[in-house]
Amino acid sequence: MSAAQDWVARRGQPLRGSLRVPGDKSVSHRAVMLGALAEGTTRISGFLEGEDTRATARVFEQLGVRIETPSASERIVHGVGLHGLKGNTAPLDCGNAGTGMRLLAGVLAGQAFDSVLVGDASLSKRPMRRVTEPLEQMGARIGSEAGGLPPLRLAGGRALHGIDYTLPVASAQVKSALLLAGLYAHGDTVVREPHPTRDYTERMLAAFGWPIEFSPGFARIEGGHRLRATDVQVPADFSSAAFFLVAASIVPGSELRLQAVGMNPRRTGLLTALRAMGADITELDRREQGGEPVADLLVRHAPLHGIEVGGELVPDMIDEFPALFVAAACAQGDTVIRDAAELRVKESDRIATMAQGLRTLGIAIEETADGAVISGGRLRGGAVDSHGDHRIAMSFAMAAQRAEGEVRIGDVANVATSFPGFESLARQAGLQLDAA
Ligand SMILES: O=C(O)C1=C[C@@H](OP(=O)(O)O)[C@@H](O)[C@H](O)C1
Ligand SMILES: C=C(OP(=O)(O)O)C(=O)O
Repeated sequence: MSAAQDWVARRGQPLRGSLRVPGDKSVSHRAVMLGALAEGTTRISGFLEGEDTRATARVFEQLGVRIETPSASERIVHGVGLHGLKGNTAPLDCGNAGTGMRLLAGVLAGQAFDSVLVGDASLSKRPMRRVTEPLEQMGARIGSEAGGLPPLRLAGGRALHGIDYTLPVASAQVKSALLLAGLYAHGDTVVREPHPTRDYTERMLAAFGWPIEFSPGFARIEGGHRLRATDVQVPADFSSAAFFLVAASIVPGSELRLQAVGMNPRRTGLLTALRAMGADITELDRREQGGEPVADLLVRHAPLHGIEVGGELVPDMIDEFPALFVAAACAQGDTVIRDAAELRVKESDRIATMAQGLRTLGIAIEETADGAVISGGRLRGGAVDSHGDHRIAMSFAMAAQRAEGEVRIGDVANVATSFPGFESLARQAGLQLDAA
């Protein structure tokens, strides 16, 4: 956990050198979950030592799963099999993690015991009906607070059955919750998506030996099989690399190499967007690691210009919009973002928090219901609030590298949820960033 609650950031050096960001958050959550439900022992390497993924591991320990930590970023999960979890009447704390809570809802809907999922103040405001409603259609019984908010109270001993469900919004978390409940369901569970989203759950289920049929925007599984333990190599998180891709693009003189970044096409939308803006990013040494494409990314400073972003690209860069807002603020002309209303229900309302902070720094930005119009310009110093949202805090640390004054960034402790060690890696790359 980062000790600093606030940062002071200002123009530093050009970003230079070569660095590796921590393991992928989405893959780490899923590796613990499937490892726990598998028969046998799963070794995870490159595990994200973030608060979100550690919370997921702690929940499974509470449910009777033994998890060893032989060294930092390694876990050995002693799987208990699909029906081996033990109920625990204490609340299961998912911390700040929407992914943790929504996927766990799918797993716990199919258990013989009751459970209660809780989260921190931010997670307690995030919508859960998107998972509870389809899970109830499958036969689950789930209580929630008014408005479908956490805590979630899941009744045990329910007989689940498969459904054929078309997601109203593109969400890998909802898709994954239904597929995980589908492991326990009678018959087929089919999930259809309006736009394809990250397919780690599907790929990992296949790697753990569960028969599954999937293609972009579609997945079908049948209940009643077994998961067999397998080792998981977690790639470096593209979403963490994203901050450095933007910072090196906007700071003159930068040339930075990011090592072994996960390049799943459902995650790399920001690369497409930045290149369309004129960014100079080269993929080197593309290879496979643990069944996922990875590459080193070499990014050099380049002048950026505004673009339009919407449609299919949105889910492919859903967590990278705060970083894109910063690139847009430093670009020539307007950047128009649409079809991104989902940003309003993340750890904060990311359209509002980025608009508020960028305005403070002197940027003209117009908010729309599902996006924003950002006019590139000169950034000045000022005090911005990240509203406890890790990605907002890191995005403003990058923006500060182009600001004409000091940027004070409030409420940054949650950076440790997804990016432990961010401060020291950022300083190593050349950023000026201090605890306030
Ligand atoms: O499935 C996942 O691991 C994730 C899916 C996305 O959320 P949604 O499913 O709500 O779009 C993303 O924002 C989140 O950081 C991780
Ligand atoms: C939205 C995010 O995560 P989660 O939904 O798991 O809290 C994120 O990491 O940006």
